[in-house]
Amino acid sequence: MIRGIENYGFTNYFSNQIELINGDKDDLVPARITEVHKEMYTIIYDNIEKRARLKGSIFYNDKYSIYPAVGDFVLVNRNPYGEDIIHHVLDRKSKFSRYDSHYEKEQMVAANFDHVFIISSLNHDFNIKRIERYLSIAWESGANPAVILTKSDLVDDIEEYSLQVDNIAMGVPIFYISSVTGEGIEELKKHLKPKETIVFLGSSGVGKSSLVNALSGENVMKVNDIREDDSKGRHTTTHRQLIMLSNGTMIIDTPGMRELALWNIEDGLDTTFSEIEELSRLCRFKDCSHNKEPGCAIKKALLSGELSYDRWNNYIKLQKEARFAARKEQLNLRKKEKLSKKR
Ligand SMILES: Nc1nc2c(ncn2[C@@H]2O[C@H](COP(=O)(O)OP(=O)(O)OP(=O)(O)O)[C@@H](O)[C@H]2O)c(=O)[nH]1
Ligand SMILES: [Zn+2]
Repeated sequence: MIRGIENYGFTNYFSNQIELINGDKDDLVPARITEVHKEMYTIIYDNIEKRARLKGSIFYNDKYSIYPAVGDFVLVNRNPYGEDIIHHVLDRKSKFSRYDSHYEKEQMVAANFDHVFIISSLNHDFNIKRIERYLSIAWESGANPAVILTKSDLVDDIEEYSLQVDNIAMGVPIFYISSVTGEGIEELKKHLKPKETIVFLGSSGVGKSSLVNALSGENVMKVNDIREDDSKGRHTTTHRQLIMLSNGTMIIDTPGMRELALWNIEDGLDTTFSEIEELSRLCRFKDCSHNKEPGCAIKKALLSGELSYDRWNNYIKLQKEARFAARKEQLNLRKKEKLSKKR
Protein backbone atom coordinates (compact mmCIF):
# COMPACT_ATOMS: atom_id res chain seq x y z
CA MET A 1 0.00 0.00 0.00
CA ILE A 2 2.47 2.63 1.19
CA ARG A 3 5.67 2.72 -0.76
CA GLY A 4 8.77 4.53 0.30
CA ILE A 5 7.66 6.31 3.48
CA GLU A 6 9.56 3.75 5.60
CA ASN A 7 12.73 5.15 4.11
CA TYR A 8 11.92 8.40 5.87
CA GLY A 9 11.76 6.77 9.27
CA PHE A 10 8.10 5.79 9.28
CA THR A 11 7.89 2.83 11.69
CA ASN A 12 5.22 0.80 13.46
CA TYR A 13 5.09 3.47 16.10
CA PHE A 14 3.41 5.66 13.50
CA SER A 15 1.50 3.14 11.40
CA ASN A 16 -0.21 1.85 14.55
CA GLN A 17 -1.68 5.28 15.09
CA ILE A 18 -3.19 5.42 11.64
CA GLU A 19 -5.76 2.72 12.26
CA LEU A 20 -7.08 4.67 15.23
CA ILE A 21 -7.39 7.86 13.25
CA ASN A 22 -8.32 6.61 9.83
CA GLY A 23 -10.96 4.11 10.82
CA ASP A 24 -12.65 2.74 7.73
CA LYS A 25 -11.75 5.46 5.32
CA ASP A 26 -8.25 5.10 4.04
CA ASP A 27 -8.16 8.20 1.91
CA LEU A 28 -5.50 9.72 4.14
CA VAL A 29 -1.87 8.80 3.49
CA PRO A 30 1.22 9.38 5.64
CA ALA A 31 3.84 11.92 4.65
CA ARG A 32 6.79 13.59 6.35
CA ILE A 33 7.21 17.33 6.80
CA THR A 34 10.49 18.48 5.29
CA GLU A 35 9.97 22.23 5.41
CA VAL A 36 7.79 24.63 7.34
CA HIS A 37 6.94 28.01 5.87
CA LYS A 38 4.48 30.56 7.13
CA GLU A 39 1.30 28.79 6.17
CA MET A 40 2.69 26.31 3.73
CA TYR A 41 4.50 23.05 4.25
CA THR A 42 6.68 20.85 2.09
CA ILE A 43 5.99 17.16 2.53
CA ILE A 44 7.52 14.03 1.11
CA TYR A 45 6.16 10.58 0.29
CA ASP A 46 6.64 8.11 -2.51
CA ASN A 47 9.87 9.90 -3.34
CA ILE A 48 8.08 13.05 -4.36
CA GLU A 49 8.16 16.37 -2.59
CA LYS A 50 4.99 18.43 -2.59
CA ARG A 51 3.43 21.52 -1.16
CA ALA A 52 0.74 21.03 1.46
CA ARG A 53 -1.40 23.16 3.73
CA LEU A 54 -3.47 22.59 6.82
CA LYS A 55 -7.11 21.64 6.67
CA GLY A 56 -8.65 24.83 8.03
CA SER A 57 -11.64 23.34 9.79
CA ILE A 58 -9.36 21.08 11.84
CA PHE A 59 -6.39 23.27 12.63
CA TYR A 60 -7.67 26.81 12.81
CA ASN A 61 -9.79 26.52 15.89
CA ASP A 62 -8.96 26.72 19.57
CA LYS A 63 -9.40 23.06 20.34
CA TYR A 64 -6.59 21.89 18.14
CA SER A 65 -3.22 23.25 19.13
CA ILE A 66 -0.82 20.79 17.52
CA TYR A 67 0.79 22.18 14.40
CA PRO A 68 3.26 20.29 12.25
CA ALA A 69 6.99 20.88 12.66
CA VAL A 70 9.94 19.75 10.56
CA GLY A 71 10.24 15.98 10.91
CA ASP A 72 6.61 15.38 11.78
CA PHE A 73 4.64 12.57 10.20
CA VAL A 74 1.25 13.78 9.07
CA LEU A 75 -1.77 12.30 7.34
CA VAL A 76 -2.70 14.05 4.15
CA ASN A 77 -5.42 14.01 1.62
CA ARG A 78 -3.78 13.84 -1.78
CA ASN A 79 -4.67 16.42 -4.32
CA PRO A 80 -3.40 15.59 -7.81
CA TYR A 81 -4.19 19.11 -9.01
CA GLY A 82 -2.40 21.14 -6.35
CA GLU A 83 -1.46 21.29 -2.71
CA ASP A 84 -2.21 18.30 -0.53
CA ILE A 85 -4.27 18.87 2.60
CA ILE A 86 -2.89 17.98 6.05
CA HIS A 87 -5.46 16.42 8.37
CA HIS A 88 -3.50 15.04 11.31
CA VAL A 89 -0.16 15.25 13.03
CA LEU A 90 0.85 11.82 14.33
CA ASP A 91 2.18 11.49 17.89
CA ARG A 92 5.86 12.27 18.05
CA LYS A 93 8.47 9.86 19.32
CA SER A 94 10.86 12.70 20.14
CA LYS A 95 10.69 16.46 19.98
CA PHE A 96 12.27 19.80 20.67
CA SER A 97 10.00 22.64 21.58
CA ARG A 98 10.20 25.90 23.38
CA TYR A 99 7.67 27.97 25.17
CA ASP A 100 6.90 31.11 23.25
CA SER A 101 6.01 33.71 25.85
CA HIS A 102 4.82 36.15 23.22
CA TYR A 103 2.19 33.89 21.73
CA GLU A 104 1.76 32.04 25.01
CA LYS A 105 2.06 28.61 23.52
CA GLU A 106 4.44 25.79 22.96
CA GLN A 107 6.34 26.18 19.74
CA MET A 108 7.47 22.95 18.14
CA VAL A 109 10.93 23.14 16.60
CA ALA A 110 11.70 19.62 15.36
CA ALA A 111 10.15 16.19 15.70
CA ASN A 112 10.85 12.49 15.32
CA PHE A 113 14.63 12.40 15.33
CA ASP A 114 16.71 9.47 16.56
CA HIS A 115 19.92 11.29 17.48
CA VAL A 116 20.83 14.73 18.70
CA PHE A 117 24.25 15.87 17.55
CA ILE A 118 25.50 18.42 20.04
CA ILE A 119 27.92 20.47 18.00
CA SER A 120 30.59 22.59 19.59
CA SER A 121 33.80 23.91 18.15
CA LEU A 122 37.17 23.34 19.77
CA ASN A 123 38.39 26.90 19.54
CA HIS A 124 37.42 29.90 21.69
CA ASP A 125 33.78 28.94 21.42
CA PHE A 126 34.27 25.80 23.52
CA ASN A 127 32.16 25.92 26.67
CA ILE A 128 31.76 22.82 28.79
CA LYS A 129 28.77 24.18 30.76
CA ARG A 130 26.95 24.76 27.51
CA ILE A 131 27.63 21.21 26.31
CA GLU A 132 26.32 19.96 29.63
CA ARG A 133 23.17 22.01 29.24
CA TYR A 134 22.67 20.74 25.68
CA LEU A 135 23.13 17.17 26.89
CA SER A 136 20.34 17.54 29.39
CA ILE A 137 17.87 18.98 26.89
CA ALA A 138 18.91 16.30 24.38
CA TRP A 139 18.02 13.56 26.88
CA GLU A 140 14.70 15.26 27.57
CA SER A 141 13.86 15.24 23.87
CA GLY A 142 13.52 11.47 23.79
CA ALA A 143 16.42 10.85 21.39
CA ASN A 144 20.05 9.80 21.91
CA PRO A 145 22.73 12.46 22.14
CA ALA A 146 26.24 12.42 20.68
CA VAL A 147 28.84 15.14 21.11
CA ILE A 148 30.56 16.39 17.96
CA LEU A 149 33.58 18.62 18.52
CA THR A 150 34.39 20.53 15.35
CA LYS A 151 37.38 22.43 13.97
CA SER A 152 39.90 19.97 15.40
CA ASP A 153 42.39 21.41 12.91
CA LEU A 154 42.51 24.59 14.98
CA VAL A 155 43.82 23.07 18.22
CA ASP A 156 47.13 21.38 19.00
CA ASP A 157 46.18 19.66 22.20
CA ILE A 158 42.88 17.82 21.98
CA GLU A 159 43.42 16.13 25.32
CA GLU A 160 42.85 19.34 27.19
CA TYR A 161 39.29 19.26 25.86
CA SER A 162 38.67 15.53 25.80
CA LEU A 163 39.29 15.22 29.53
CA GLN A 164 36.56 17.75 30.24
CA VAL A 165 34.07 16.23 27.82
CA ASP A 166 34.68 12.65 28.97
CA ASN A 167 33.85 13.85 32.44
CA ILE A 168 30.32 14.99 31.61
CA ALA A 169 29.39 12.82 28.61
CA MET A 170 29.06 9.55 30.55
CA GLY A 171 28.71 6.95 27.84
CA VAL A 172 27.61 9.35 25.14
CA PRO A 173 29.68 8.95 21.95
CA ILE A 174 32.14 11.78 21.30
CA PHE A 175 33.58 12.63 17.89
CA TYR A 176 36.43 14.95 17.01
CA ILE A 177 36.15 16.23 13.48
CA SER A 178 37.39 18.80 11.03
CA SER A 179 35.40 19.72 7.97
CA VAL A 180 38.55 21.32 6.58
CA THR A 181 41.00 18.38 6.80
CA GLY A 182 38.32 15.69 6.83
CA GLU A 183 39.61 14.29 10.10
CA GLY A 184 37.04 12.13 11.89
CA ILE A 185 34.45 12.41 9.14
CA GLU A 186 34.69 8.76 8.11
CA GLU A 187 34.39 7.68 11.76
CA LEU A 188 31.29 9.79 12.13
CA LYS A 189 29.78 8.44 8.92
CA LYS A 190 29.88 4.93 10.40
CA HIS A 191 27.55 6.22 13.09
CA LEU A 192 24.94 7.26 10.51
CA LYS A 193 22.29 4.72 9.58
CA PRO A 194 19.72 4.83 6.81
CA LYS A 195 16.14 5.71 7.82
CA GLU A 196 17.42 7.49 10.91
CA THR A 197 17.10 11.19 11.56
CA ILE A 198 19.64 13.43 13.23
CA VAL A 199 19.06 16.89 14.55
CA PHE A 200 21.87 19.41 15.01
CA LEU A 201 22.08 21.43 18.20
CA GLY A 202 24.79 24.06 18.37
CA SER A 203 25.33 27.76 18.34
CA SER A 204 26.00 29.87 15.30
CA GLY A 205 29.33 29.47 13.57
CA VAL A 206 30.38 26.15 15.10
CA GLY A 207 30.38 24.55 11.65
CA LYS A 208 27.02 22.82 11.30
CA SER A 209 26.54 23.65 7.64
CA SER A 210 30.15 22.71 6.85
CA LEU A 211 29.60 19.38 8.56
CA VAL A 212 26.46 18.64 6.57
CA ASN A 213 28.39 19.40 3.40
CA ALA A 214 31.30 17.21 4.49
CA LEU A 215 28.97 14.32 5.31
CA SER A 216 26.99 14.54 2.12
CA GLY A 217 30.03 15.12 -0.06
CA GLU A 218 28.30 17.95 -1.85
CA ASN A 219 27.29 21.50 -1.13
CA VAL A 220 23.74 21.17 0.10
CA MET A 221 24.05 23.84 2.75
CA LYS A 222 25.23 27.34 2.23
CA VAL A 223 28.20 28.11 4.45
CA ASN A 224 28.46 31.62 5.74
CA ASP A 225 31.94 32.99 5.44
CA ILE A 226 31.27 36.29 7.08
CA ARG A 227 31.52 36.13 10.84
CA GLU A 228 28.98 38.69 11.93
CA ASP A 229 27.77 37.94 15.34
CA ASP A 230 24.07 38.39 15.26
CA SER A 231 23.20 40.05 12.01
CA LYS A 232 19.79 38.90 10.91
CA GLY A 233 21.07 38.07 7.46
CA ARG A 234 22.78 34.99 8.76
CA HIS A 235 19.57 33.33 9.67
CA THR A 236 17.69 34.17 6.54
CA THR A 237 19.86 32.02 4.30
CA THR A 238 17.38 29.63 2.86
CA HIS A 239 18.38 26.03 2.84
CA ARG A 240 16.57 22.77 3.15
CA GLN A 241 15.32 22.06 6.65
CA LEU A 242 15.32 18.28 6.40
CA ILE A 243 17.74 16.75 3.98
CA MET A 244 18.57 13.18 3.12
CA LEU A 245 22.18 12.14 2.68
CA SER A 246 23.06 9.69 -0.07
CA ASN A 247 23.29 6.85 2.48
CA GLY A 248 19.68 7.46 3.56
CA THR A 249 20.30 9.29 6.85
CA MET A 250 18.29 12.45 7.33
CA ILE A 251 19.48 15.65 8.96
CA ILE A 252 17.29 18.36 10.43
CA ASP A 253 18.94 21.76 10.64
CA THR A 254 16.40 24.54 10.94
CA PRO A 255 16.53 28.18 12.01
CA GLY A 256 14.32 27.11 14.91
CA MET A 257 17.04 24.77 16.18
CA ARG A 258 19.48 27.67 16.07
CA GLU A 259 17.12 29.76 18.17
CA LEU A 260 16.58 26.90 20.57
CA ALA A 261 20.33 26.61 21.00
CA LEU A 262 20.60 30.31 21.75
CA TRP A 263 17.66 30.35 24.07
CA ASN A 264 19.07 27.51 26.09
CA ILE A 265 22.40 29.20 26.54
CA GLU A 266 20.77 32.38 27.75
CA ASP A 267 18.05 31.09 29.94
CA GLY A 268 18.95 27.61 31.12
CA LEU A 269 17.22 27.85 34.48
CA ASP A 270 19.18 25.33 36.48
CA THR A 271 22.68 26.20 35.35
CA THR A 272 22.43 29.95 34.90
CA PHE A 273 20.60 30.62 38.12
CA SER A 274 22.64 28.28 40.27
CA GLU A 275 23.39 31.03 42.81
CA ILE A 276 19.66 31.44 43.43
CA GLU A 277 19.21 27.72 43.91
CA GLU A 278 22.08 27.79 46.38
CA LEU A 279 20.65 30.74 48.28
CA SER A 280 17.24 29.12 48.62
CA ARG A 281 18.86 26.14 50.26
CA LEU A 282 19.81 28.47 53.11
CA CYS A 283 16.20 29.45 53.85
CA ARG A 284 15.02 28.36 57.29
CA PHE A 285 12.09 26.42 55.87
CA LYS A 286 12.66 23.80 53.24
CA ASP A 287 9.48 24.74 51.37
CA CYS A 288 10.03 28.49 51.71
CA SER A 289 8.02 30.42 49.14
CA HIS A 290 10.36 33.42 49.64
CA ASN A 291 7.38 35.61 50.45
CA LYS A 292 6.76 36.29 54.12
CA GLU A 293 8.53 33.46 55.88
CA PRO A 294 11.04 34.30 58.60
CA GLY A 295 14.64 33.35 57.93
CA CYS A 296 14.32 33.61 54.15
CA ALA A 297 17.77 33.78 52.59
CA ILE A 298 16.47 35.14 49.29
CA LYS A 299 14.75 38.07 51.03
CA LYS A 300 17.91 38.78 52.94
CA ALA A 301 20.06 38.69 49.80
CA LEU A 302 17.63 41.00 48.00
CA LEU A 303 17.71 43.51 50.86
CA SER A 304 21.48 43.47 51.13
CA GLY A 305 21.87 43.79 47.36
CA GLU A 306 23.75 40.52 47.10
CA LEU A 307 20.99 39.40 44.75
CA SER A 308 19.61 42.00 42.36
CA TYR A 309 15.86 42.44 41.97
CA ASP A 310 16.30 42.28 38.20
CA ARG A 311 17.83 38.87 38.36
CA TRP A 312 15.32 37.58 40.87
CA ASN A 313 12.38 38.81 38.75
CA ASN A 314 13.91 37.21 35.70
CA TYR A 315 14.18 33.95 37.53
CA ILE A 316 10.55 34.11 38.70
CA LYS A 317 9.38 34.92 35.19
CA LEU A 318 11.21 31.98 33.66
CA GLN A 319 10.00 29.63 36.33
CA LYS A 320 6.43 30.70 35.60
CA GLU A 321 6.95 30.13 31.89
CA ALA A 322 8.41 26.70 32.48
CA ARG A 323 5.52 25.74 34.76
CA PHE A 324 3.00 27.09 32.31
CA ALA A 325 4.52 25.07 29.47
CA ALA A 326 4.47 21.94 31.60
CA ARG A 327 0.82 22.47 32.54
CA LYS A 328 -0.08 23.03 28.93
CA GLU A 329 1.61 19.79 27.98
CA GLN A 330 -0.32 17.94 30.71
CA LEU A 331 -3.55 19.39 29.35
CA ASN A 332 -2.72 18.33 25.82
CA LEU A 333 -1.90 14.84 27.02
CA ARG A 334 -5.20 14.58 28.86
CA LYS A 335 -7.06 15.85 25.82
CA LYS A 336 -5.41 13.20 23.69
CA GLU A 337 -6.21 10.48 26.20
CA LYS A 338 -9.86 11.52 26.22
CA LEU A 339 -9.95 11.47 22.44
CA SER A 340 -8.44 8.01 22.17
CA LYS A 341 -10.88 6.68 24.78
CA LYS A 342 -13.80 7.98 22.77
CA ARG A 343 -12.76 5.97 19.75
N1 LIG B 1 39.20 25.69 10.61
C1 LIG B 1 37.97 25.22 10.44
N2 LIG B 1 36.97 26.07 10.12
C2 LIG B 1 35.72 25.58 9.96
C3 LIG B 1 35.43 24.19 10.13
N3 LIG B 1 34.11 24.00 9.92
C4 LIG B 1 33.59 25.23 9.64
N4 LIG B 1 34.55 26.18 9.66
C5 LIG B 1 34.37 27.63 9.41
O1 LIG B 1 33.55 28.20 10.43
C6 LIG B 1 32.65 29.18 9.89
C7 LIG B 1 31.21 28.83 10.19
O2 LIG B 1 30.87 27.59 9.55
P1 LIG B 1 29.36 27.15 9.23
O3 LIG B 1 29.41 25.78 8.72
O4 LIG B 1 28.66 28.19 8.43
O5 LIG B 1 28.76 27.18 10.70
P2 LIG B 1 27.22 27.00 11.15
O6 LIG B 1 27.26 26.31 12.47
O7 LIG B 1 26.42 26.38 10.09
O8 LIG B 1 26.82 28.51 11.35
P3 LIG B 1 25.33 29.15 11.29
O9 LIG B 1 24.85 29.01 9.89
O10 LIG B 1 25.56 30.58 11.70
O11 LIG B 1 24.52 28.42 12.32
C8 LIG B 1 32.96 29.23 8.38
O12 LIG B 1 33.84 30.30 8.16
C9 LIG B 1 33.63 27.90 8.09
O13 LIG B 1 34.50 27.95 7.01
C10 LIG B 1 36.53 23.31 10.47
O14 LIG B 1 36.40 22.09 10.64
N5 LIG B 1 37.77 23.88 10.61
ZN1 LIG C 1 13.10 31.79 51.22
